[in-house]
Amino acid sequence: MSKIIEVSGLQKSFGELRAVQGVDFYVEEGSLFAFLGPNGAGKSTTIDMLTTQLKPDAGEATISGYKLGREDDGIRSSIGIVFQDSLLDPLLTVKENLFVRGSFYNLSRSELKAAVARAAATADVGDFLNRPYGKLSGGQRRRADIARALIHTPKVLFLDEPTTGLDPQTRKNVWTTIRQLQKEQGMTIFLTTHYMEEAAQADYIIIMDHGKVLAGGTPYELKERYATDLLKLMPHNAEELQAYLQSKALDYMIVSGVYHIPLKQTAHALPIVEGCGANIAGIEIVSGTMDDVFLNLTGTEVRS
Ligand SMILES: Nc1ncnc2c1ncn2[C@@H]1O[C@H](COP(=O)(O)OP(=O)(O)OP(=O)(O)O)[C@@H](O)[C@H]1O
Repeated sequence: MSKIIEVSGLQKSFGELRAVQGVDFYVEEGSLFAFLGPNGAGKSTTIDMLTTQLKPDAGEATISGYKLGREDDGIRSSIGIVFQDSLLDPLLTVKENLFVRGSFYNLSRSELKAAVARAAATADVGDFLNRPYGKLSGGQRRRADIARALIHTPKVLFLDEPTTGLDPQTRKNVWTTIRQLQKEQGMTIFLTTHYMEEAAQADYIIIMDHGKVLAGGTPYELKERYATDLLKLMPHNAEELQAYLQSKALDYMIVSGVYHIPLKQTAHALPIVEGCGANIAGIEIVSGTMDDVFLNLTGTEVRS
């Protein structure tokens, strides 16, 4: 796969505050890439720079083959952006808003109509196309925002916290639309989110804090590196189990008679279980989660 975004040494300060302190990463074409970090980590500032809205102090980036700072028009033509705060007019209908947006792109009347119809179908806004944007529910607004960003069929779609503030069912629906854009249209999706269960579905995750990249990897790699699985054993004979664990120099905690043994890798449970043999009355393996990864790296719980 080719790299559709490449970023090196990107920096931005606001006065004394070093919001982004030399960030390096790349995004593979067609992937779903998630940016995670606590509030104020520098995620939006990074997105604002990559989408040409904010000038970096230093560093370089190439997006869809265009150099940031030198070929910004090219970048703008190949990206779509869904902002945290909508840009649509609350008094206009969704359709009118899409036509207004589409008129920025020098399209003929028939091309414009086709572009609006395609974006509306992709973002699934057909049911409320003729309703004023200001009268829509939170989830419908998000879909309309996504439709707006799709009018010029971008190669990369940036979404800054696309599902924040939505109820769980609506979040799921919006998320499904985002996944379809990636899977069915091959669009590269670059998003920030505070929801771990969403990040866990990304192809690649970067975790950022205090303007720096703390870690990057697939959800599986991050969990292997920064979260521990837990083997829970209920013995028939506690003394025997304790003696066995001590003989193997294994750490454990006893919680209500159940032995909790942290595992670096899930597979490490196998020899322990085998070694305990018939002494096992009950067994459970609890996998490390993205929440554990986030907590271990940033020292804070993610904001929900
Ligand atoms: N225009 C600005 N002027 C001054 N400070 C700013 C500006 N934009 C961002 N900051 C500061 O830069 C830091 C990084 O902010 P940024 O919005 O990039 O974080 P974030 O990771 O997107 O946070 P959130 O999850 O809350 O959106 C914060 O301390 C923020 O207050």
